[in-house]
Amino acid sequence: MEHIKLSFEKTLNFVSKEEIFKFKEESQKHLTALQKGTGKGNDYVGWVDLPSQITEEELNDIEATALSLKEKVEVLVVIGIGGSYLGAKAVNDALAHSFDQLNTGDENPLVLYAGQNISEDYLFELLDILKDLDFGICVISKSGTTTEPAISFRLLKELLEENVGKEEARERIIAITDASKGALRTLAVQEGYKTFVIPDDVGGRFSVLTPVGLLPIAVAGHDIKELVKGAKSMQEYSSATAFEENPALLYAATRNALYAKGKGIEILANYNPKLHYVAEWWKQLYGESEGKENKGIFPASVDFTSDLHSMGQYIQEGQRTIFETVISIAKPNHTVTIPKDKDNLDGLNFLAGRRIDAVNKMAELGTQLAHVDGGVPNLRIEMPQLNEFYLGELIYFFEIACGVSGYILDVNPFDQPGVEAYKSNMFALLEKPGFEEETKKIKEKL
Ligand SMILES: O=P(O)(O)OC[C@H]1O[C@H](O)[C@H](O)[C@@H](O)[C@@H]1O
Repeated sequence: MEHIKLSFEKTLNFVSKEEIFKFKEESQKHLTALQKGTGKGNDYVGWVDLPSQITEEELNDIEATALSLKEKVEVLVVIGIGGSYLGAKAVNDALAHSFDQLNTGDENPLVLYAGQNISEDYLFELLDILKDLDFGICVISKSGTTTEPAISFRLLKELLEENVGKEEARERIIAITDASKGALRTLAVQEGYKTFVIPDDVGGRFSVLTPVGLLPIAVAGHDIKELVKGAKSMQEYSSATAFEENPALLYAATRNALYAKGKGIEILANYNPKLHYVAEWWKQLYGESEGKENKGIFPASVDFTSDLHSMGQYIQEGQRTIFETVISIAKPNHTVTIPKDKDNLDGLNFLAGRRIDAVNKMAELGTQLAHVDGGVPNLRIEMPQLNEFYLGELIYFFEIACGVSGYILDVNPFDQPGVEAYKSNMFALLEKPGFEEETKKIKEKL
């Protein structure tokens, strides 16, 4: 069985193997703490066993719900923010036809997203386009009280009820939320929506392998059983493999060794734009898990080769505080070769007959060598292929490494207290009832 691979050799000009391997015992101890639920934030480690715990019955229920939605709607709007949409968006974008929004012959509903911003123009245009379409809604919020999705849901629910009537709207709305708490649970019970539960011990950014990610992924037509199988394969592999060969432990150890050397920014790079949202998901995972107590590596991302023509200059010659982690896909899913041209004005006939991917791979290798020469350590994650199974492996790899890495940093990787600051300022500024004191104080600052 092939797994995703991690190589850290191109960091060894900057940290020694000993400096990485000094985390061996510690990282193994942290992995055990995650598995046994004995570390910091241990009431939020339900995700560790998710791939092996999720039952065939649960997966069948998600698939059946997806199927009944598919029969009714041409568009499914997933309403959620942060961990309540990034995992689904990451997997759906990675697996979808790049031009899915045009007519590509895909019989599955188009999945759109809302509630991930409060842009009036975005919502206007979404409502405008939906008014003439058969759509359904999957509203997702762990807390059930987040402002952004709640605003979008108000608007879309109203439109749907107007379009198809309250009864039919009820059949087209799925709510995914806490088992008992929060406004969304209350509303779902009141309206009689089909619901799925986000387990108490799984935080939003670790929830892609719950119905939060799985339902929208199934609606888009992807194989959630394969995705879970891949995650399970990585769960088993990372728990059974010695540190020296263990990609998740080595990733956690290497990034902490680099951080100790002043490399405070990690850039996740890809050479396939389908992975753009995998990086967005990864940024929330690592940013919210590690960025606290004035500590943590800042997670950034780039899409190569596009961004080599914009951010490439900085990476090559800017402040030497960065390291890169490149996700490389070994084998593309399609074949395109470069044609011969009789005039050869662009001078590219030497490439005629060769695969586009061969050029992409040399761009990747050339960039890695240039960046290492320029002072940027490089880690490399190789996925054998871009499919459900290896995305499942990648997701679990990043999650488990994140837990271990957070513990090495000695923070609680499973809370996000800092996110509240903007929310309370926003409510104070909007004069929300109950915020009178905060409103008074904030107005003095303006
Ligand atoms: O699922 P929800 O409760 O609506 O939360 C959605 C997101 O917003 C919060 O403010 C947190 O910072 C995120 O960790 C979370 O994923």
